[in-house]
Amino acid sequence: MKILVAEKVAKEGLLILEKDPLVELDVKTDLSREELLRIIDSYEGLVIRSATKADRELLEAGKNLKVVARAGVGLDNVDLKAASERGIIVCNAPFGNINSVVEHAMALILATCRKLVKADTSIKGGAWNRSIKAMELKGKVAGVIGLNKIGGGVVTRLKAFDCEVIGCDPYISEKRVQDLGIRLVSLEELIRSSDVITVHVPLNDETRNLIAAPQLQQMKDGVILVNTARGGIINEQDLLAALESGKVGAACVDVWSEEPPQSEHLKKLVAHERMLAIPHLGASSAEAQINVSIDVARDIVRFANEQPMEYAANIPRFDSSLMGQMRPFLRLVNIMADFVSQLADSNLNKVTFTYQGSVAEYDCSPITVCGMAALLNNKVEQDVNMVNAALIAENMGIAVEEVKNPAPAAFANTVTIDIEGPGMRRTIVGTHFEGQPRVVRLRDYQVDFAPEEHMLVITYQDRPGMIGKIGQVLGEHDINIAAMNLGRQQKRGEAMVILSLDSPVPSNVVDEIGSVIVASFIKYLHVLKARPEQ
Ligand SMILES: NC(=O)c1ccc[n+]([C@@H]2O[C@H](COP(=O)([O-])OP(=O)(O)OC[C@H]3O[C@@H](n4cnc5c(N)ncnc54)[C@H](O)[C@@H]3O)[C@@H](O)[C@H]2O)c1
Ligand SMILES: O=C(O)CC[C@@H](O)C(=O)O
Repeated sequence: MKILVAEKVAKEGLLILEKDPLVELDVKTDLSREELLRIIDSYEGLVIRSATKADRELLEAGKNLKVVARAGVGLDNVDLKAASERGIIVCNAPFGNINSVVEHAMALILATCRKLVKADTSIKGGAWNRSIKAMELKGKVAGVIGLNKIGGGVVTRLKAFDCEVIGCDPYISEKRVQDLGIRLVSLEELIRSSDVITVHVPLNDETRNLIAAPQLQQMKDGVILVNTARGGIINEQDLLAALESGKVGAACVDVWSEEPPQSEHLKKLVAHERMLAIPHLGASSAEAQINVSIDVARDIVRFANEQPMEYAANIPRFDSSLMGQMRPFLRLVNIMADFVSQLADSNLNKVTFTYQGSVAEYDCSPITVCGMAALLNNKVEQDVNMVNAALIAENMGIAVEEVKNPAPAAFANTVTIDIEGPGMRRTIVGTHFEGQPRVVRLRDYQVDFAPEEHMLVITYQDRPGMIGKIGQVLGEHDINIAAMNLGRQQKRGEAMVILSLDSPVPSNVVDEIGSVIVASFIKYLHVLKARPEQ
C-alpha cells in the first residue's frame, strides 16, 4: 500500500510505517497544490496535518485513495462527505495533542492577562516600563466555550487559579459538567458575565461566527478573548473593530480563517497592539507531534493489515472495550449478507437487520453497516465498504431498517437479514456457535450449517433417491461434497438441501443437477467472505 506523507510529521510515526512490510512510504512535504493534485492518484493513503486541504478536488484526483490520515484533531480541512462518497476512510489523532493545546491555551490566557509580550517587547526596545499593569485571574469569571477534551482540560487548570469558571456546551452530559465541577450556563450568560473567554468548539456551520459583533457588544468592557480552536469561530473583522473601540481589552489568537493570514483585515488584526498573535502552534510541542504521528501511523498499519482502525472518523464503530465481543458479529453478518445477496436476483427495496438476544443491548449500527456493505458489494460495480455503504443504499433507494430485541430466544444471539425486492423476499438467520458462524434458518426452513466458500442451495420435491442423484452428478464432475444439510417441512413436501463443496460448481453442472432432480430452485453460491480468516 503506497502512502504519501504530505506534511511534516514526527519520525516516530514514520518509523512505524516504514517497518510494516505492506506499506511503501513516500515523504514529500514540499509539494505545491498542483504537484499534489498531479501525483495523488498513485497513492492509496495520504497523511496530512492542517495545511493540506483534502477537499473534493483532491479526493477525486486521488482515484486510488483508500485512507486519509490527519495527524491532529481537527478534520475541518478534510471534506468528509466527499471522502465517504468515494469510500475513503478518514482517520485522525483525536487525543495525541490535547494536553499540548490545553497548556498552550493556559499559557496564552496568562500571557494575555499579564501583558507579557508587551513587557518583553518594551524591555528589548531599551525601555524599563514598570507601568504595564496585569490582570489577575483570581476572583474573576472565566468562561469556557466547549467543554470536552481541550475545554475540559482548560477548566481544570483554570480552577487552580481561584477564579469562578463557568462553561457553555449544549451537547455535553450532566455527568461531565458535574465531574468538571463548574456552572453550566447559556452562551448569552457566559458572554455577559465573563472577564476572560476561551473558545474550544469545532468549526462547523453552527459555530462559524459564534462570536461576532452582537456577542462582542454584550461582553464586559475590557474582556479578554482567547481562540485556540479554529479561525472563523470568532469573527475576525468584528474582533478587530472591538479591539479598536476598546470594548475588547486584549485578545490572543492561535488559529486563523486564513493561514497564514494574508488579507488586509487579518494583517491589521495581527498587528493590533493588544492582540497576541500566534501562528497556529497549539499542537506544536515535541510530545504532541510524536503522539499524533504514532497514532495515525498505527491506524494506517491496522488498515493495511485489515484490522479495525482505532480512530476512523467516517465509519460507525464500536467502543473499543466492546470490540472483542462484537467482532464475531461483524464476521457473521458479512458472511450472511454475502450468502443471502446471491439468492436475490432482483433489485432491493428494503433490507432489515434484526438483532435478538444480548447483542441487541448494544449499538448494532456498525454490524448493520458492515452487512449492507457486504450485500451491496454483490450488487454494484463500485467497491462498497463501511464508509460508503449507507450513502450508496440511500442513493439506490434501498430502505435499511434495524430492529433490536434483547429478549433471549432459542439461541443466545441471532442476527436476521430480510431482503425484499419486487415480488421477492429472502430471509437468513445466523448465530455463532463455539466461535463459528452458523446459519440456523433460511427462508422458513430450520437448517444448521457453517457457510463455506463454495455452496449449492437446491429446493425440490422430496422423494426417495434425490440426494443420491445430486451426489452422482457432482461425483462424475469430480466435485467433492464437504457437508450436507437437509431442511424439510413435511414428508414428501418441498425440501431444501444445502451442500458445502470443496471446489466451484460450473454452470453446466448446476443445470445438469437441476434437470436430473427437477429442482424448483438451484443456485451455486461463491461465498468469498466465508473463506477462513488469515
Ligand atoms: N490550536 C491547535 O493547534 C489545535 C489543536 C487541536 C485541536 N484544536 C481545536 O480545538 C477545538 C476543540 O477540540 P477538542 O478536541 O476539545 O474537541 P471536542 O470535540 O473534544 O470538543 C468540542 C466540544 O465543543 C462542544 N460544542 C459543539 N458545538 C458547540 C456550541 N455551539 N457551543 C458550545 N459548545 C459546543 C461539543 O459539544 C464538544 O463538547 C477544535 O476546534 C479543534 O480543531 C486546535
Ligand atoms: O497540525 C497541526 O499542527 C495543527 C493541529 C491542530 O490544529 C489539530 O487540529 O490537531
